[in-house]
Amino acid sequence: MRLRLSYTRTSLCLSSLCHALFLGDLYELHRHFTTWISKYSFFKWSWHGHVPNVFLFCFMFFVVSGYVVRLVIDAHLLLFLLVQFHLSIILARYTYTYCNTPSTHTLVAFMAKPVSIEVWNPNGKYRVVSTKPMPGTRWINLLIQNDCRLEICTEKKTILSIEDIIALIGDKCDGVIGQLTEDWGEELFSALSRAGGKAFSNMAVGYNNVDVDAANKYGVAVGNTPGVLTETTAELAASLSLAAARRIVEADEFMRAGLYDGWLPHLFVGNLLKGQTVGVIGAGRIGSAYARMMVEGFKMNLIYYDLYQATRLEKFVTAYAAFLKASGETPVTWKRASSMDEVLQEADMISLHPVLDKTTYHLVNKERLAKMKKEAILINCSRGPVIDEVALVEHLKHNPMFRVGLDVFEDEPHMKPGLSELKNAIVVPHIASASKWTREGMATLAALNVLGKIKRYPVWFDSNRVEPFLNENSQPPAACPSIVNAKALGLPTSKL
Ligand SMILES: NC(=O)C1=CN([C@@H]2O[C@H](COP(=O)(O)OP(=O)(O)OC[C@H]3O[C@@H](n4cnc5c(N)ncnc54)[C@H](O)[C@@H]3O)[C@@H](O)[C@H]2O)C=CC1
Ligand SMILES: O=C(O)C(=O)CO
Repeated sequence: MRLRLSYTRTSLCLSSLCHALFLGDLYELHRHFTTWISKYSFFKWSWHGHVPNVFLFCFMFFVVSGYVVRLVIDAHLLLFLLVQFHLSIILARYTYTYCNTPSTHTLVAFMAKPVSIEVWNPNGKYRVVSTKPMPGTRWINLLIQNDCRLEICTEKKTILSIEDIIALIGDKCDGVIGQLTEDWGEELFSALSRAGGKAFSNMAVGYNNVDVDAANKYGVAVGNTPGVLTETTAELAASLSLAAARRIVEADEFMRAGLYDGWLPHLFVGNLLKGQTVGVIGAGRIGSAYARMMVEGFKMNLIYYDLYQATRLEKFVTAYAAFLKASGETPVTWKRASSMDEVLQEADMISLHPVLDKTTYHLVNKERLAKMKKEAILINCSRGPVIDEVALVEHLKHNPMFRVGLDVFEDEPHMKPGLSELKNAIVVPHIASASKWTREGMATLAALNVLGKIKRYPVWFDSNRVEPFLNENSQPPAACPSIVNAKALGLPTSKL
């Protein structure tokens, strides 16, 4: 009798725990755990954000069946439950990995926690989902004036999980506007495609969070938002450059701590930029804009490295040098480096602006840091993984005169251990594109990418010239501003 009671208690406890896991806050712990574990490629194939849902469903099922079996067997129940536990893991894995069927997805969507939304134009013909509220109202108006029912996720959670987004997509969805923090791959594109959607846009120019091959597989167009953030991002890179060169953050902390007791010849001595060399790695839209600011604003010489020649930038610096010479000033110079190492060795200040892909992952590593000048300044407003952050922390510790300005981090939103304690590092939370005009423009471009695809508009002929879409006083062109996989999908280009 006593034995039977203890079995009953055990199974009760397990089933309650299971329910709590499934329904309550412990579910969140599970989510964090699987997000963390899915970073490791070995687990990626099976341990996915959805697995805990399916797993918990199976677990509950087996625990409940355990009660039934207990009535019959009445012994070794604990052992039985343990076996069930293992079986449920296996079942969950195989259900998701090998039975990647609509019914599993329906189950996943059904079991995901509901996400809160705000609905605009409920009777619109096309259903468009935005995974976040975005700045401004123009993007909302453009969508609802074009017969879209717009659903904006208002969930108080900075980063949505894959199951949250699958739940948002639901059974019918024509297009999604997503964020750079979301992992847009096979699961999400297949869910969108099943819901009838063929349009997705990142609210960002960088799209390293998007698996474009997966989007191609499901025929989904992937939009991004180039051009509108070029100057804003370059300005933040320039701000970090100045802040690092002149030790502004350290000096501000010093003042606030009440430590200033009078002018001193050595107090917060930094670097003069004029006449020094600025190095740009990735001289595309933003890199070139930053280079122009530093050359024209501070009369720095330029050395850059890019896979392609930055002809317009070279012409600009040449013309500016001629102007300075004609005014009796020392002309600035420019050089296109034949290797990245040449930039690292020669420049006093280096700013990183490449895309993040396989070729730029850990572009700046321990060996390359060692090649830089001891008092150099390194700025990163591209993507965190372009720098090996662990190596950077070590380098900063051993080279107190070396300084960095970072807007992005390898494990965003986290910083590698030790970074936040270092005085020679300035860190800001991925705000390089955060000006009102830019963020509203990004929202507009992202919405127009999705709308344009839904309306079967052609793709704009030059994604570097998106100004016509941003003019608030006129109707935007009937085109998708920027679709990165237009060629792969064979989408027509606008002749406008
Ligand atoms: N921190 C922030 O808030 C922001 C970050 N970004 C990041 O900046 C990146 C660049 O944006 P844009 O200038 O608009 O793009 P872009 O495409 O105009 O410029 C990227 C440049 O990187 C070069 N590049 C690619 N691989 C390279 C390599 N292995 N070595 C050297 N150069 C290489 C390309 O040739 C190109 O010129 C985005 O992809 C995004 O990740 C963009 C906006 C805001
Ligand atoms: O557009 C991007 O790539 C961003 O990082 C936005 O800040």
